[in-house]
Amino acid sequence: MNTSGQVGADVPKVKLTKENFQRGLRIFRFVLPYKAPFIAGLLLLLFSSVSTMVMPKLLGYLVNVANHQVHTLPAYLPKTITGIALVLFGVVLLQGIFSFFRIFFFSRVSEFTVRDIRRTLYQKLVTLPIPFFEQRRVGEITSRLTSDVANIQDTFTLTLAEFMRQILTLLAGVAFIMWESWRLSLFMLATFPPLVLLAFLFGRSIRKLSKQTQDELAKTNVIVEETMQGINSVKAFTSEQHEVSRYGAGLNRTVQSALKASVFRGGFVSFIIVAIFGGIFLVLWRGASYVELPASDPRHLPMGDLVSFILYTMFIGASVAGLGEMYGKIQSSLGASERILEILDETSEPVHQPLAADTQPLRVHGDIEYQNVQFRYPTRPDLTVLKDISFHIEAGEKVALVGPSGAGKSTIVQLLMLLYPLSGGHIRVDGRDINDLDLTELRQHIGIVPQETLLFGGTIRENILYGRPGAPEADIIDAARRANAWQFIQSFPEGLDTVVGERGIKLSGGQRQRIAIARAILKNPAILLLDEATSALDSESEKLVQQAMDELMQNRTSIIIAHRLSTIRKVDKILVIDGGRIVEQGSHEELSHDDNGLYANLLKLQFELT
Ligand SMILES: Nc1ncnc2c1ncn2[C@@H]1O[C@H](COP(=O)(O)OP(=O)(O)OP(=O)(O)O)[C@@H](O)[C@H]1O
Repeated sequence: MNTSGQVGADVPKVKLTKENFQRGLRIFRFVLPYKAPFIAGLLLLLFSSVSTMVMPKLLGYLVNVANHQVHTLPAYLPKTITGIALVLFGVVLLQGIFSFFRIFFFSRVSEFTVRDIRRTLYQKLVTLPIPFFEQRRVGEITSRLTSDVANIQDTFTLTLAEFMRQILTLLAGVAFIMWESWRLSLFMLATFPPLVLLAFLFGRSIRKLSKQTQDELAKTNVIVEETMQGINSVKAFTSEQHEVSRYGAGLNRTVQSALKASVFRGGFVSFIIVAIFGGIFLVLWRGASYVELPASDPRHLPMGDLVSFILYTMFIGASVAGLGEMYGKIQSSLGASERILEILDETSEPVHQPLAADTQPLRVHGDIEYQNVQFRYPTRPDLTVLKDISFHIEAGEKVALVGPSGAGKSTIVQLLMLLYPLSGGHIRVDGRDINDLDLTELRQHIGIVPQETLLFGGTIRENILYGRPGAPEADIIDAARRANAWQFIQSFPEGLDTVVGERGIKLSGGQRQRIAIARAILKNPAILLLDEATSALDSESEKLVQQAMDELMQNRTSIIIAHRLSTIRKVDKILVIDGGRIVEQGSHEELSHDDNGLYANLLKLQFELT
């Protein structure tokens, strides 16, 4: 392994035990739909192995014919040099054809299988509950989809088949040489075990060192990933040099470890060369002495037989070496497939359950009730974020949540969409516990405008359509108009087809919010969750956003996480949250007159700030 960062650099190898193997083989179910080409590939592999194994024997006959030992040839073969050469050529041609179709079939199987695994895995990923994502890094999850899948790509078709082929070659090779000369075979096989043992020990140290190199490389990649994600902070803190030296140090460690591994690799290569040639010379030396004996001696070996013996020996050696490498590959693929299966075995959220034929689609009016809701984040079980939250919002009412930062406002709102399971209490929508509702249907009736709008890379049209895929053009334009977004969209030469996001133009915070509002208007949900941006917009933009929000909130139950006074005045009720509890509630008028109240103080503070 070098430092080029090969696929699957972070895949642990697992021991090849029967259980591991059986577990890993579960991934084979993805190959099943393609069993016909898979079996065709296997058969072709068998044919090409057979044709390979025939070649040394034919070469041996060629030499025997040249040495006038025609009697050693079976009756069905031509007895001339040209005749045998033609047969050899035919075999090579067949071998070429077999190999072409073998690769053709196996590639189909492996490409389709990998596509299916990736699709299934992705489908699984997007339906997993939020805590799953909070416990893992994005890079780790994407590497499941990319490197782990790539790692098993060839294994479950080519490598596994090749593994079987090598074993076949090994067995057939030994059988052939035994038949050729059992004396020489026993001599040859006696030299084998010590070589294999040495190669095995060598290989193990190399693998350990390569693993170290991979680990070091993975660590340096983390540095790059983090820096790129937070490039704004890197620049703001002028820590470019610091990051460069951190990365440089990581690279140096990688190089050190790679160089150490390369010494072993070099040693291994020279060992193999010496061992292989040494072994062959040894067998040649012994074999030549048998060839030298007079034909009457039972130990006599025809020249051609010695040639095919040596060739078979080479085949055997190559397959033993190949087996070691493939063993390692299969091990790491088992590791990769285990990690993929781990994700596939996770429990999805119960989304997208098809409705039973006789059930009516869920209708939501928007009556919301929280009763003694308690909550701890699954990733921070020791911190009770919501201690006891109870309130009731009638359909169509507008309620604002206010309170200091970290009080639990966003958490309250997120729980309505069942992004996390409750730790206690109940949430009811239209009098029904949300746990009893179909999750997809429930979420379809809730619209959100988050604090920070994330636009997907694509056109403005696609981004608005996210609210209701397939909506007609007129509805998109209407939603954009009502969200006060139409004006700026029209000002772009490409209008709705303007590409935004990472590779497109960058919209301002206010513009992005208005797109999010248009999205929500298009969705037309019964319940609306608004998380006001904390970052201030300029007053013109602020006015446009506010108007759009007012338009959006009409005739819907709305919960607003409010950061500004202007929003708060218009709502029906204000809930003041502090430390995971509702500490005050009432209208703006009522609460602002309680001088000792938290709300009045927050108001004062904001007034002073502005
Ligand atoms: N995904 C999460 N995992 C673990 N803890 C979280 C998570 N999100 C929020 N918290 C914690 O829960 C508490 C409440 O956070 P929440 O975001 O609900 O507050 P908030 O009132 O909305 O604050 P702000 O006004 O600053 O957005 C905080 O202590 C926060 O650290």
